[in-house]
Amino acid sequence: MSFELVIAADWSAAATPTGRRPRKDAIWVCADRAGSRELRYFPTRAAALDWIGALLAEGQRTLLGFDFAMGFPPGFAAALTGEARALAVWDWLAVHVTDAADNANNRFELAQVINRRFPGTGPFWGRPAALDLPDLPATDRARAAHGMAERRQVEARARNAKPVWQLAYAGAVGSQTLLGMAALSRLRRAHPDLAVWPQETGFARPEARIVLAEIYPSLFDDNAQDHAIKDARQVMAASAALRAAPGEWWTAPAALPDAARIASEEGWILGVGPDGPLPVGRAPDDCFALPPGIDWTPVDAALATLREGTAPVTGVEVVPVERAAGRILAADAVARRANPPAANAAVDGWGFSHATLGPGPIPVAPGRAAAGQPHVDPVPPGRALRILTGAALPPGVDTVALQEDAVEAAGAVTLRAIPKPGANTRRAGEDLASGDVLLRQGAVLRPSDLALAIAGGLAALELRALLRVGVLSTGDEIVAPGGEGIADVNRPMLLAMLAGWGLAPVDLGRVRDDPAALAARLDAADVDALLTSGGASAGAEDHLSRLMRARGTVQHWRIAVKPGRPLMLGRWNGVPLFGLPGNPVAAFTCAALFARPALLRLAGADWSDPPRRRVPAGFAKRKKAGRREYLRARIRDGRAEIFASEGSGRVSGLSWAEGFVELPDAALEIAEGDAVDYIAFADLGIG
Ligand SMILES: Nc1nc2c(c(=O)[nH]1)N[C@H]1C(S)=C(S)[C@@H](COP(=O)(O)OP(=O)(O)OC[C@H]3O[C@@H](n4cnc5c(N)ncnc54)[C@H](O)[C@@H]3O)O[C@H]1N2
Ligand code: MOO
Repeated sequence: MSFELVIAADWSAAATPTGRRPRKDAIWVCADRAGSRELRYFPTRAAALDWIGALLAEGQRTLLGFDFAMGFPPGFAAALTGEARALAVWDWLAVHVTDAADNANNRFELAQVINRRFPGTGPFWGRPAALDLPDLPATDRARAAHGMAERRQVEARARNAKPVWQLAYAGAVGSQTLLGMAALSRLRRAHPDLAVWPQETGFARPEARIVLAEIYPSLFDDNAQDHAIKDARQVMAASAALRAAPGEWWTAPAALPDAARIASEEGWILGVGPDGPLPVGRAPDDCFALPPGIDWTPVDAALATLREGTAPVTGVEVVPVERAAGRILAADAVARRANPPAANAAVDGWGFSHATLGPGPIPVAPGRAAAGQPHVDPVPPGRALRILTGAALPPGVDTVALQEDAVEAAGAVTLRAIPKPGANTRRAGEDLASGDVLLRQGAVLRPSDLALAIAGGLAALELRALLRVGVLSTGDEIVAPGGEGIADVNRPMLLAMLAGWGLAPVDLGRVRDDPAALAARLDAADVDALLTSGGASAGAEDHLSRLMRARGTVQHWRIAVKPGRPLMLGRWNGVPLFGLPGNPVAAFTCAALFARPALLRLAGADWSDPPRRRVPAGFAKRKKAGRREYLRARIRDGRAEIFASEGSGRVSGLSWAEGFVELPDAALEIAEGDAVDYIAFADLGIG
C-alpha cells in the first residue's frame, strides 16, 4: 500500500519564535496528498507539531520525514543510556530536553551535561560566545579524546552532511537533532500505529500506518519548485521525492555488512544506499488523465478523500416518528411488535372455520367483528360471523368469504363458491416480525419509512441532530438581491439546496474581500460545516484561498473538474469547509457533487453516489483530456440535450437544466446518438 499523505518537514532549533512572516531558517512543512500539496511555515516547533499531529489524526497512511539526524555514531547511545539503540536516546532526550511553546530551550546546557559523561573534551561543540558553559567547547578544534566517531555510516555517504556534534554555525544540525529527537520521542508515544524506519523496522518496506523517517532535502533538486525561500522549495521537492520513493529506498541499505546494528543504533537517511544517494523515482501518475505538469486533483481522488475523511459529527436525539421525515437514523430501527399484530380479515364478508362447514346455507352466529371492535366469543363450528376488513379473526374463524360472493337470507348465508382454507385473511406477523431490523442506521427517512417504523410499533426514533451548515458569500462586488451590482445569487441558492438535503442551513451573510473580516466571520460561525463562495481561485483578491492556506487546513485545492476547478476542500478551526468558486454555475455544481455527499455523511447518512443513466446524446462535442466535465442538461424525447453555453456565469442554464451530463476525465469525441452519462438533479436531492 502506498502513502496517501506524505509530509516533509524542515526542522529548526530557533530559540525564539521566528515571526509571523514566513522566512528562511525556520520550520517549513509540505504535506502532499495524492498530488495536491500544502506548504506551511511555522514560527515555533510547538505550532508545527500541532499541525503535524492533526494531520496524523486524519487516519491516512502517512510517510513523515524530518531533516535532522535520528541517530548518533556508534557507541553514543550505549554510553548515554546503557542501550545501543537510537530510540533509547530519543527517550532520554525527551526526559532531559526542555523546549517551551515559545521555542525557549536548554540545548546548549544539555549538550554540556552530555559532554561531561564522556572522557576528554566534547563530543558536542559550538557554544555561543555569550554562554558560560565550560564543558561545551566553542570550536571544533578545542575538542579532544572524547572517543566518538565523527560521522554515522550514512553521513559518510551523503554529500556535505555535517556531523551531529556541531550545535551552531552554518549548516549545523546538532541542535535540531537534540530538540528533534525529544519531540519525536513524544510523537511516537502518542501514535501507537507509528513505526520508525529503520530503527524499528530494519531495512524493509514498512507496513505501519504512519512511517517516520529521516530525510536529507539536499539530495533532491529543488529548482523546479516555485518559491522564493529555499527551505520552502526543499520541503516541496522532498515531499515530491518521498511520494515517488522507489522500493529500494527502504531496502537497499540491508546490503551493508552491519545492517541490523546500523538500523537500530545509528539510523539512516531515506534515499541513501550502501554506495551513496539512490536514484529518485518518477512521480506516480495520480492524474492519469491530466496533461503533464498539471497537478489538479482528479474528481475521484477528491471524492475518495471526502468519503474516507468524513464521519458523522452530530449528536443523537429521540424524535417522534411523525416528525422524522427527511431526517437521518442514528441507530437501526427494530420492530417492537409484529405486523399485523393479530390475524385479521382482508375483506368485508363472512368468517367461519373452514373445516367445520356443512353442506348448504351456513347459519349466522350473533354479533359481528370489525376493526377495533373485536368479537371475543368463539364462533361455534359450522357457523358464519359477519366480519369487516381489518377485524381481528375471532376464535373459531380461519377463513373469510367475500361479501359479494354471499347471499344472506333467513338467518343463514349461502356462498356462491366455498373459498380455500385461510382465504381473505392476513396472518399475524406476515409483514413484519417483532425484532426485525426495519431501517438501517444512516438511512435518510422517506415517508414510506415512517410508515414502516410505525407499523413495527415504534413511536419515536433515534435520529442524528441536524447538521448546521453555514453559508457565506465573499466579494466586494456582491450586493443583496434587488440591489445595484452583482446580486448575491449563490447564498440563497445554496441555503435552499441545504434545506432540500434535510440539513440546517445557517445564513452567515456576505463578507467583503478583506482577510481579517473573512477570518473573523469564519471564526464566529457556530456551525458543523461551512460553504463559502467566491475568492477560491488564485487572484490577488482571492482571499479565501489565501486565508485557508495560511490559517486553515487545505486537503485539496484545484480539482480537475469543469466547472469548478478552483474548488477548495479543507478545514477551518477543524470544521470542514467547502470553498466553492464564485461563478454561480460552478458553486451549484460543486455543492451538488462534492459538498452534498460529504455533508450528508457528516450529518450521519451513508455515503451515496448519484445514479447515472446512459442516454443517447442529443448533441455533438469534442472534449480535451484533463478535467471531468458536467454540462447542464435535460432529457427530451429520450435524448440528453445540453444548454447552449458552458459559461459558468450563465445562471439561465441552471434554471433551464434538470440534470448534468457527465463527461469522463479523458479526451472524448461525442457524436449525436452516442451514449452519455446523465445525473438527474432529483437524484442529487435538488427538486
Ligand atoms: N488565474 C486564475 N483565474 C481563475 C481561475 C484560475 O484557476 N486561475 N479559475 C477560474 C474559474 S474556473 C472560476 S470558476 C472562477 C472562480 O473564482 P473565485 O472562486 O475566486 O470567484 P470570484 O473571483 O470571487 O468570483 C468569480 C465570479 O463569480 C461572481 N460571484 C462571486 N460570488 C458570487 C455570488 N455570491 N453570487 C453571484 N455571483 C458571484 C463574481 O462576481 C465573479 O464574476 O475563477 C476563474 N479565474
Ligand atoms: O471551473 Mo470555472 O467553474 O469554469 O468556471
